[in-house]
Amino acid sequence: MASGSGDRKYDPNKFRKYTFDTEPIPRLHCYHPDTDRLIANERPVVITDTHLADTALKWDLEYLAKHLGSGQHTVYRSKTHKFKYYDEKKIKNLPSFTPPTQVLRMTFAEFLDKLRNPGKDRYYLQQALNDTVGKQLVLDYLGFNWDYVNEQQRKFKWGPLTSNLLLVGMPGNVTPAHYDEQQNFFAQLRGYKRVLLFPPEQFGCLYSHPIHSPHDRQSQVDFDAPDLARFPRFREVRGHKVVLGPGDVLYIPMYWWHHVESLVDSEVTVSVNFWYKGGTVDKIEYPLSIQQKVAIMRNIEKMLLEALHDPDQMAPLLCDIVKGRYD
Ligand SMILES: CC[C@@H](CC(=O)C(=O)O)C(=O)O
Ligand SMILES: [Zn+2]
Repeated sequence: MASGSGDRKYDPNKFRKYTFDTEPIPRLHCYHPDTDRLIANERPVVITDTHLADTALKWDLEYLAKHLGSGQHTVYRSKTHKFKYYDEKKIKNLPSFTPPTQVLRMTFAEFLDKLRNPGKDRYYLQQALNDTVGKQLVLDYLGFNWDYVNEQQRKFKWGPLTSNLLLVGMPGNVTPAHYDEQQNFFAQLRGYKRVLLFPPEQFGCLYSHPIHSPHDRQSQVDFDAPDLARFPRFREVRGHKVVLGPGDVLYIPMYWWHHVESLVDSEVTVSVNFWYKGGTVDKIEYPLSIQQKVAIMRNIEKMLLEALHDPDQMAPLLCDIVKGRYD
């Protein structure tokens, strides 16, 4: 199955326009020598002809309704096109927090009803594949190209596969910019998604929420209406862009920011990702990588917060450390 190249059917004008420039992400055959080089250097690449999830290319709504099983699935409901992730366990840290979406649990049949009659709301099924799925789906899952992806995991010394998230989204749904602390092979199965990526070096331009926030790892910047007074360095972002079609696999490196959008006025999109724990380094080498620096920044923020027990004391203390001494 040609991976998302030949018969690509989408109107590029149907993706939302943003204020920053973007450059394309390389699209390379899985056996191209540069593919491994890019992954080894933790740079995004669309990998073609992996056949990674070819057995799932038939996962349209009818098939999923038949074989996803009668289990309950996590479905987010939003009043807007945005589905900004939040960690429910951290809501207690921020009493003023207002969840931007509702987390619902429903069967796939109920989800289909919502898709047919969404009213003013939008819905996004985001469910880790688990043992509640039907037998046929298990067979499809076992039919993934595990030789390929296990070889990648070994070659790049990644940690264990933690989950495969099944994503079934309405046209126009957006997952706003965030980074994950896992390596990710993102397989597009049905419909088209545009992914905008920003390297971890742009951490200072994307203003992630404080670490105690339920929106930890998510950008505070609303890409539809960026507040440049609050987030002036957002002017400096330079994105990488790719439109994924059925059969495409995008490597989203750990700590790379990504904003994911299902093509508007089009079909429901279906994707499945492969999240892997990052690998461990045998020996620390200097200068440290940007990924190591982001991990250190997160640890410093966590430690300081635990010591101070008060988020309001963070800024004055950090400013006293930096201002006039390191800047
Ligand atoms: C989790 C939702 C998102 C994908 C993503 O952020 C990831 O796989 O890390 C998307 O496809 O809307
Ligand atoms: Zn993500």
